[in-house]
Amino acid sequence: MNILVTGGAGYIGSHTVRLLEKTGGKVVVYDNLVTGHRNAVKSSIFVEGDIFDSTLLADTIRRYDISSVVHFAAYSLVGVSMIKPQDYYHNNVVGTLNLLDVMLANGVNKLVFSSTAAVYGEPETSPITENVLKNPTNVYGRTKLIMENAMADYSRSYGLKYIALRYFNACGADAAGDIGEDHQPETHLIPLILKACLGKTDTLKIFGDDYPTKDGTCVRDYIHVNDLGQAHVLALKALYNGHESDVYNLGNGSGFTVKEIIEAAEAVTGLTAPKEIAPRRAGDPAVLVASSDKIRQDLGWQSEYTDIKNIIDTACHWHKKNPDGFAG
Ligand SMILES: O=c1ccn([C@@H]2O[C@H](COP(=O)(O)OP(=O)(O)O[C@H]3O[C@H](CO)[C@H](O)[C@H](O)[C@H]3O)[C@@H](O)[C@H]2O)c(=O)[nH]1
Repeated sequence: MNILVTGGAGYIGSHTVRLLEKTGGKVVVYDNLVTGHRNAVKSSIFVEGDIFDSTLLADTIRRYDISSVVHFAAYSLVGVSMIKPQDYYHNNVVGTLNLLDVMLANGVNKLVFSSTAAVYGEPETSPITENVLKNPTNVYGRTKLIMENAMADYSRSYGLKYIALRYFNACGADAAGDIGEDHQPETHLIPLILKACLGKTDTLKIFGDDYPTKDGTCVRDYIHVNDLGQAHVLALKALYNGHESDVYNLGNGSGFTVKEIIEAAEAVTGLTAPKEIAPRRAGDPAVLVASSDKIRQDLGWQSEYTDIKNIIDTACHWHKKNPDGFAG
């Protein structure tokens, strides 16, 4: 397996790269470092490049005899996608179509694709299974759903074999504590709570307490980043073994409100986060909880981290060891 990992210097990408390396495959990280970190890539071959650079992409595929791609490179912030839709359509749709063109022109037809729970919008059933109606409430989710549909069409017409993984809320960090979540600016809940507890940011804003949930705050399904990463390893192996194109949810199957996550993080740290109730954030669905039965049954995936405090503890370990993230 010679694997090209776009976005391999990012949060989920760098954790997955580490797990892919353990399989013995050759891993080539391709990242433009706009949001990724060079020092999140420890031992793989690294190519600084953009998914719009067809020449460099093609050269990299040929030079390293690449036979599959794991495609993380994308914008992924729900809130920002509502304010800057052009960036999201351009990067996530046009950029991915470009990558597919270069792959197919160079005989690479295996792809693991980062999709999202945001493709569902506000489903009526919970936990969410893959086959329910997809009606995204935000631009980010729409860009990913467009690409899922395009890949299904490419699969029928051009022999593309892909597995799309619909992530719920990725969190935590590798136990080694040398890679973790470091977004600039940070917008994700768990790192923001930890930063607030550790006095690295201002007051934490709870976006809305009038949702139809048990305490009025949004419910999400939090999954450890290494459990997500392991699903990519399994998906890739399945494609090499002739698995047909498919789509899988990835979550733990338990929902936690924003307030419950804050309480759990405060218990883990023994500290209190300064917090206040703020207006709802545009594009946020009230409840997103996954059924991951399909990937368990088809690919034998299982999550190692099921306790939310354990998950938060791994994130806390990273934040304490690296108070300034990768810049430190
Ligand atoms: O300062 C904050 C930040 C977040 N939240 C709330 O905490 C929850 C989690 O928010 P995140 O920004 O951490 O994560 P999202 O659920 O918005 O998004 C995550 O899950 C999505 C799928 O639902 C996408 O995959 C996306 O890329 C990924 O970051 C949401 O209810 C949000 O409103 C706050 O209250 N305050």
